[in-house]
Amino acid sequence: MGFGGPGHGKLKFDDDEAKPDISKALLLRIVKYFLPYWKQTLLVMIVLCISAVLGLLPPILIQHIIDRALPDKNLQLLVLLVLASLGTTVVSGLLGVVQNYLNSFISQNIVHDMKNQMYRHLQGMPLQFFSGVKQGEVITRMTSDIAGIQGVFNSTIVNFASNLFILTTTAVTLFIMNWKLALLGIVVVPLFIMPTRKMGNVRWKLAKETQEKISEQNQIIQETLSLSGYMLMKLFTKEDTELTNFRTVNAQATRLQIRESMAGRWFMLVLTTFTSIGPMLIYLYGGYLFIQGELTVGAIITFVALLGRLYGPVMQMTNLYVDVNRSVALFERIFDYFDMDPLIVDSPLALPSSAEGQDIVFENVNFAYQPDKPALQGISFTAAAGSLTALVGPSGAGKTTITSLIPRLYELDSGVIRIGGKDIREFTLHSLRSQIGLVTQDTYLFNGTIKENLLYASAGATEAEMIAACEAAYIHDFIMKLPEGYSTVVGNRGIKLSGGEKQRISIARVLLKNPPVIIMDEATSSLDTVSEFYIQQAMHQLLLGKTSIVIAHRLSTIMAADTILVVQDGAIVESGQHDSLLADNGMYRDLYNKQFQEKASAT
Ligand SMILES: Nc1ncnc2c1ncn2[C@@H]1O[C@H](COP(=O)(O)OP(=O)(O)OP(=O)(O)O)[C@@H](O)[C@H]1O
Repeated sequence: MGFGGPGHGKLKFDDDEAKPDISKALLLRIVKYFLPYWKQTLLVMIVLCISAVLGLLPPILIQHIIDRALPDKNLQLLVLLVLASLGTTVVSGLLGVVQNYLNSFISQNIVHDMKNQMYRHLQGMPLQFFSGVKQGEVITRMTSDIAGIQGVFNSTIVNFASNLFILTTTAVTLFIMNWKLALLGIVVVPLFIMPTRKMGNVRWKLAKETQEKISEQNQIIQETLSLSGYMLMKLFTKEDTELTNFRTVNAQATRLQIRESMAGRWFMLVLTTFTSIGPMLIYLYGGYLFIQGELTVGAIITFVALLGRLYGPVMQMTNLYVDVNRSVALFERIFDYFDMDPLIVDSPLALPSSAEGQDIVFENVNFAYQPDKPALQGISFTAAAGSLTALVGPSGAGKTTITSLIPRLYELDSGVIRIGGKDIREFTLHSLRSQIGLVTQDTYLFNGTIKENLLYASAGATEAEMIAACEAAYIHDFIMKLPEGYSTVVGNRGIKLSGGEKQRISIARVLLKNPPVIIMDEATSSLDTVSEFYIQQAMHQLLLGKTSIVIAHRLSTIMAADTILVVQDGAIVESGQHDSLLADNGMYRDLYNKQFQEKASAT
């Protein structure tokens, strides 16, 4: 199965209204997760079986109290029977504890295994996946969906086994005691099986609708109360719209939840009446048999008590298919993710290779994010080893796309990219990416200290190396002025730092990594002269002696470039050096006049 991605119709969360097809293959796949814990599962089954048998004892002991100990006025027997009843209860309780432990052990371990598998799998997903997937969906999948799996074991499997054992042991006992009475008690069972099934269907539908509303609600929260979403909402003064949205969805969710909890209350009333018909019949016919001298009082009481043990599991088991459907749907949602191919993986022939001092060559590269909408067409150029190649062009021309293809964040459709004559697909992904330093416009810093952010690039770097990198990136002095220096926490995504500072930290981070290839997207935001100066100095240090490809937004960069590539509509339309391109009177000249000249006067 291929990577479907959103829009390819592979993911099913939106139409999971439909009940899953429970195929043999799917069940086998689910069972696989339980296999490592088969011993514990077997133990749970044994415990459940013993508990079911033990549960029969108290009603039977009561029969003996009523029919033997009391009429015989036998105090010793009475005490013995009461103690036995007490003992059974205590042992049942202890078994319950053991079973609880085993349940948690099995279900939590399965959740643990699945989370690890999912995390590993998601790490391997291509960038397309993350840009296409709805906000918060990955987290939902990782947390609530997988966490739901533990409920599957507890509520579905254990419940089913427990009910089955209770049902069979009770039914057998009833038939042994008196088959005619047993038949009478069982005759009413279909009366409540049918409506229970119907009700189960209604509840299943309501539960689905509620679940959808709640995830819609979560999505609004995640989109509007995340850092960037919040800023968007504030800047576009959309608070009222979002509040109305939220209130509407919240009200719908509340209504559904109330309906869900009320569904079946009336029905339960009818059901209770039906379930009390059984005991009535037993009292009637059992009473008749008592009058005839064929049955004891104790037997009648025991019979009615056991009948309760029979009806409970029957009702629960008629709803079982709802639980099974829900559980299988949960597994399916998770498997949908597992089934997406990571797409970009090491080819079998890939070897760790060096990019040090090598040319980067694009040969007739074509690429499209979406079929039939080419983003790059016939891109060919050489970024000579140790040289600076500047990409310029209007917004949306394809500059970022070109740079994304080098570390294989996306896979090209045709053509080839070579480093040192070698197709980049022959590099292992690890060796390829570890030799490329990427400085993006939107610098990503995680919420930790400056030091932690810097060392993310090379965990083994010494304090002196870190400081040297920061000095080269012209950020050391700034960091030292902060109250906590390198231990300053940068805030969510580095919000506490200015754009220029963030980019310099990100330059320091790449300097620390010291890769032979640098890809940089210069910040477009205009900086004050001082920051501008620092950034330029930092860049100069960064690019020194490296093979660099820079999406240029500054005059100084294009002036310093060995080659300028002018990109338009996904193609390279001009290339050369500043002076000759300017003399050509073409696209570059236009662009220069529009984009760079005013900045030249500003700086
Ligand atoms: N993840 C994506 N999925 C689909 N289309 C995309 C994606 N990223 C970019 N595009 C499209 O590909 C084209 C090239 O985009 P790209 O980001 O490479 O342009 P750019 O020259 O870097 O622009 P800018 O200077 O504004 O960053 C654009 O039309 C853009 O809409």
